[in-house]
Amino acid sequence: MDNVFDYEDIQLIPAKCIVESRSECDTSVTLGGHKFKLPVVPANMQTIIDENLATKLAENGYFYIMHRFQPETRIGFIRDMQSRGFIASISVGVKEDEYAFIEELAATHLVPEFITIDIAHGHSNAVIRMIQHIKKHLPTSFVIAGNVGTPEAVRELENAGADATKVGIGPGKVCITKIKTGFGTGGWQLAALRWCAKAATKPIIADGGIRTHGDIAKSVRFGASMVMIGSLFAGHEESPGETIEIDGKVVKEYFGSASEFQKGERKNVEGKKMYVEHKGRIQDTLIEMQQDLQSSISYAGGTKLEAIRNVDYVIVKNSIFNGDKVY
Ligand SMILES: NC(=O)C1=CN([C@@H]2O[C@H](COP(=O)(O)OP(=O)(O)OC[C@H]3O[C@@H](n4cnc5c(N)ncnc54)[C@H](OP(=O)(O)O)[C@@H]3O)[C@@H](O)[C@H]2O)C=CC1
Ligand SMILES: Nc1nc2c(ncn2[C@@H]2O[C@H](COP(=O)(O)O)[C@@H](O)[C@H]2O)c(=O)[nH]1
Repeated sequence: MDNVFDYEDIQLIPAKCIVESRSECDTSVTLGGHKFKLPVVPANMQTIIDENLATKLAENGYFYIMHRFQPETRIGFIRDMQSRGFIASISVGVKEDEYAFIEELAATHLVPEFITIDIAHGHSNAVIRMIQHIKKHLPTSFVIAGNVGTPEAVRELENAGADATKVGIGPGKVCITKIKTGFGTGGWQLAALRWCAKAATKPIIADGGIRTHGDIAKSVRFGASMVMIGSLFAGHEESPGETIEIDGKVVKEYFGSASEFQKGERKNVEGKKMYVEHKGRIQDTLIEMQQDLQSSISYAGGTKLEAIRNVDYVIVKNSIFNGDKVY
């Protein structure tokens, strides 16, 4: 790896505008044969998404991935979503029970449109075996596999049958993997995305480290088809995390999927909990994200997301915020 950089080190270079209004710019994306309003998906974490929010997102044309931490609810969830004409998009792990779960889905002809294999170290035989198991029993489900951080991993998971890979080991806001293990893409997630995207022949989902809406455009520039976001979606009215008051301020909890709060025990903990300011309705954030991305497309000199992929960029090491706070 030669050029190592992260989101805050990059500025995209504007090209001549070809629209009269930013509203002409189209932020939609197609994944797995389905069209979504934004190339953005809330993280499949217990304090970020639940059944209610998943339904709301699906109803309004956004992609969602339900988390895997209440495994017994998944069959009812798939039935419910599909009976309402929505896509069913669920997560699985790689432990023994998950094999039986996939077989049960196949036996009952319950076929989720999207299945995400969600483990910390996705470049593993455990994930390869699970991809093959899903493809054997549910060949029409679109399989997203991760997380990974190298081109070798992307190639191996794609070769095993994954329809998309998810890139990001340790850049998350509530992640402590980088501190506890010394490994990951934390601090160079954007460069890792570019490295992986060069090897990929199928879509990549960039996962973790998004701190501003501009980072979505940067992810698209460096090869992401979709961006998974936790912290920016935490703290909304609809977010499942607990709401409390600290020093007169209303805040909501956001904890890592590998934190003791998720696991219920202090074993192999690689995540922490934080409180984020209450942010109001998620729909307002999604609209603002869309407007900002429309603006990004206009600066890229196009009318569609693809225009962003071709823009030039500069590396401005640690200086784009001029010492300012992000917001
Ligand atoms: N994107 C990221 O950077 C990270 C995300 N996470 C999130 O935390 C959650 C829990 O992840 P995870 O612990 O994988 O899930 P699980 O607890 O379901 O573990 C999955 C399986 O993989 C094994 N495993 C986990 N980590 C490793 C490793 N480093 N090397 C070898 N085997 C391993 C586990 O065994 P055993 O526990 O006995 O080792 C278990 O058998 C997920 O939602 C994941 O997305 C966690 C860390 C990093
Ligand atoms: N290392 C850990 N990573 C985690 C954990 N729980 C979730 N995650 C990852 O973070 C992103 C969200 O990142 P954000 O910067 O947008 O907040 C999420 O999608 C997971 O990949 C964890 O406990 N440890």
